[in-house]
Amino acid sequence: MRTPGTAEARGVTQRFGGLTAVSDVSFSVGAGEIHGIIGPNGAGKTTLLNILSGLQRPTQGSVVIGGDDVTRWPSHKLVAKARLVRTFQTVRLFSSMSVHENLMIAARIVAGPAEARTRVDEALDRLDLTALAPEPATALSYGLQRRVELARVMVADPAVVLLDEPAAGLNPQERRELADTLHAMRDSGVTVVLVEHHMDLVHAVCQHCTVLDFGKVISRGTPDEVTRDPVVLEAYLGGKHHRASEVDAVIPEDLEGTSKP
Ligand SMILES: Nc1ncnc2c1ncn2[C@@H]1O[C@H](COP(=O)(O)OP(=O)(O)OP(=O)(O)O)[C@@H](O)[C@H]1O
Repeated sequence: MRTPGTAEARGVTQRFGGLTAVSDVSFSVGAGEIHGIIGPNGAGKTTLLNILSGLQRPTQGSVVIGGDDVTRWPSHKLVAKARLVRTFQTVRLFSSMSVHENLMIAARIVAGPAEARTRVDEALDRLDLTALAPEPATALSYGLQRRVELARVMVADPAVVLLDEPAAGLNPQERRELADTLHAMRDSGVTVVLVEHHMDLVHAVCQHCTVLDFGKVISRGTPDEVTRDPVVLEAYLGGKHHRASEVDAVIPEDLEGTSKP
């Protein structure tokens, strides 16, 4: 049955030689929900997004978007037919183009010239970028470039958006603005799968989370539930294998100092 905007991983496994980066991961995101994928460095989050967005074929398991099994669909078909769009950990804007041109390139993939212009103008307006439309995109501050990326996502009129660490490099004020933008996306019916280390953002926007460690699902629930789960705390705080530097980025303030070694 077709169910627009839903996103599901069913028993997804990804092996790279002897390494199992993602191990039998299943989760399901309802239409118009923001679902967090969290976990320590190397847990398999980006690999999972690569599989969901058609960049990587899983060794086992399937991906179902809007009720369609899209496991073998190439990325361009996912964009055109499932209306699934993603961003990457690093900002990927065309450096020789203006903000407006960057958005037009994305809009023209899915719309004719007139409709593309309308969509670009709407996205610029929604993200408060209209005044910056003629500016060279990569001359903007990092936070604004991230916002241009989100505008570029919106011009595709997506049903499902996959975001890989959109708050990386943003200051607290910019993260609050990002939370507002994600709320607006959700309110317009867009489904979001959010890979993120910044737990303030996860707490602000996600209804549910799936927590990965060493490729496996170790916890699921609301942001409050998973950050209180002893198994999750052990994965972040007790692990000898994870970098100490990531602990500050991920542990919410109310847990800081409780059991940090
Ligand atoms: N193409 C690849 N070939 C071999 N190993 C890979 C490949 N891609 C990822 N890995 C390994 O798979 C594991 C999961 O990596 P992945 O990037 O998905 O983790 P992550 O949770 O996104 O980490 P981070 O939070 O640091 O971005 C890591 O051990 C990584 O080294």
